[in-house]
Amino acid sequence: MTIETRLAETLSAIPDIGARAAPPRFKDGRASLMLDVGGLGETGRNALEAAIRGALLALPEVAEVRIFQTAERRGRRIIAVGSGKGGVGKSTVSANLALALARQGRKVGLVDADIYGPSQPRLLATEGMRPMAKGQQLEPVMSPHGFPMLSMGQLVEPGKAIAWRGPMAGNALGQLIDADWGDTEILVVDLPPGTGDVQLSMIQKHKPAGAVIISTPQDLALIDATRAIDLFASAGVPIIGLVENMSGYACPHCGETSDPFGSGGAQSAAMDMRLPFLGRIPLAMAIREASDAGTLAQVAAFEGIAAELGHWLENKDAADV
Ligand SMILES: Nc1ncnc2c1ncn2[C@@H]1O[C@H](COP(=O)(O)OP(=O)(O)OP(=O)(O)O)[C@@H](O)[C@H]1O
Repeated sequence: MTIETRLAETLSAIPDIGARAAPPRFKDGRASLMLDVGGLGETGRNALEAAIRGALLALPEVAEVRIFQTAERRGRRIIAVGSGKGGVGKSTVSANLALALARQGRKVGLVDADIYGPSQPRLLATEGMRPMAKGQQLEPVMSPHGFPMLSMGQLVEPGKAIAWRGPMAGNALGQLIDADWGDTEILVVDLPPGTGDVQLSMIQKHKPAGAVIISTPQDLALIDATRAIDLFASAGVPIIGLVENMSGYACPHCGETSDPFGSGGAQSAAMDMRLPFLGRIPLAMAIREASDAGTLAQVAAFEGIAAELGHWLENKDAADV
């Protein structure tokens, strides 16, 4: 058993610790960990910290314990999914990414902020499910995929389009993001396509921890993706990386792979811009059919991108310690 495992086991035996402590790190006799003290008073914080310190110092390898209390910093993290233009598969990727993160064991929720065409209720098979209000707060709807979601589409009468203006859209999004998400750690936010004022004010107001940009391999889509990257950069939001969607088409009949939109364009654009490339997703009939049916197609590519995103989050956690 590694020392890290023993540290984690020792921690888990402490009463009231719940999920408050991140897995400790260990180096040169020093154990360090982040402790979420949100909701605890000073006495509770001190008691918990003393209990952790005592338990870890009882291990012979541990000479020093560093505890970082993180009530403010380790809040829920927003991962924004954006694209320079519509129709590149931003909603499809958001939904599948949320599912893959949930399968990694992360507590994830999804917000559909796409005011122009909210498609998550269909993708996540929650059409017709209206969120309830608990006091001033909305209660997210539980999707059959095992994670909660809320959509702009659920704030209006079904079938009724609404011409959202900037401030209205901003308020509506605020209601979705500030809903009662419980212990959700990661909120994947499917942003409206494009790079206008609505998107900018959403980003500025809700400060995502990072952004994932979706593009198809075409030059024009890539130029639009660059605009989306600039938009996030102007708001100080780090780009987690670029995803190339609809990359290569495997014919279900003859098996031959072709590239209707070209291929590899987003990867080389990412390299040019010194941005991480998170992966490519093939143009696949199964993905479109599963999206229409609300079943989500778990193609391996989504798992790979979620794993990259998981690493990014872990590195960010480590950097915050
Ligand atoms: N990799 C893929 N393979 C096959 N079909 C796909 C793929 N990605 C997306 N699609 C299909 O393309 C269409 C557009 O996708 P989606 O709605 O996710 O795009 P979007 O960027 O969110 O668009 P909008 O901005 O208009 O909401 C959908 O019918 C979806 O099922």
